[in-house]
Amino acid sequence: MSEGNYILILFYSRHGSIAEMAKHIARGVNKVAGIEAKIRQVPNVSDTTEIASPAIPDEGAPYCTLEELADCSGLALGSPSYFGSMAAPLKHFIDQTSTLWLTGRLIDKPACGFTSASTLHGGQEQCLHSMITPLLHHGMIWMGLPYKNKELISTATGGTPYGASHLANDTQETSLSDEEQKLCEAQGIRIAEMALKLGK
Ligand SMILES: Cc1cc2nc3c(=O)[nH]c(=O)nc-3n(C[C@H](O)[C@H](O)[C@H](O)COP(=O)(O)O)c2cc1C
Repeated sequence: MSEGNYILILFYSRHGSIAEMAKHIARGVNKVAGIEAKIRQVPNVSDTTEIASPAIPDEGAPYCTLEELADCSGLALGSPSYFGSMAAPLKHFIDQTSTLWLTGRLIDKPACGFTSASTLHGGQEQCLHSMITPLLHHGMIWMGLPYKNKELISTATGGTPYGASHLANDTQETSLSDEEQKLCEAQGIRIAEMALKLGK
């Protein structure tokens, strides 16, 4: 592990909930000495092939490059739950990572996921599981959230042992409950500490 270690917090967010979660995870990462958070998003995909996204997003984090993914010490992957799965723009980005798979660049690096959905049982856990599969193919080490985080027991909103989650209720509700904020932060701290232990 070298100077400039970072946890890549990589996400897609259409309405802002996942972007908000990313900030809380980053706060957790940045509480750990010796490593920092790098927040990146993926561009949207189009239902027509003619329209391409601008090289620089109109708002929010910069778009992620493959090099930024290759060089991370750990990965926190965030997506809204779309029909119980990760959103297409994030899957599209992952589907462009074959060169990293061929060279084993992500092997033994820690990874975790975070998600948001508008209904209480709207597929958050399934969505997190949809992230686990490709990251295991990459040889990454999946990290959930242990129940020592008491908010997992008390929450009436988001939070799962598979990763942080947010109950959005409707698309305008991007602000996180206290429990959701704490679990995002705990997840950031945990993956940062694990990345330092693994030294990747
Ligand atoms: C195509 C699509 C599919 C969705 N599917 C679900 C779903 O199955 N269950 C659910 O509770 N919410 C679903 N939602 C709502 C989003 O998961 C929710 O609004 C999420 O908080 C959006 O995150 P964002 O604010 O970061 O874009 C869906 C939204 C869209 C646009």
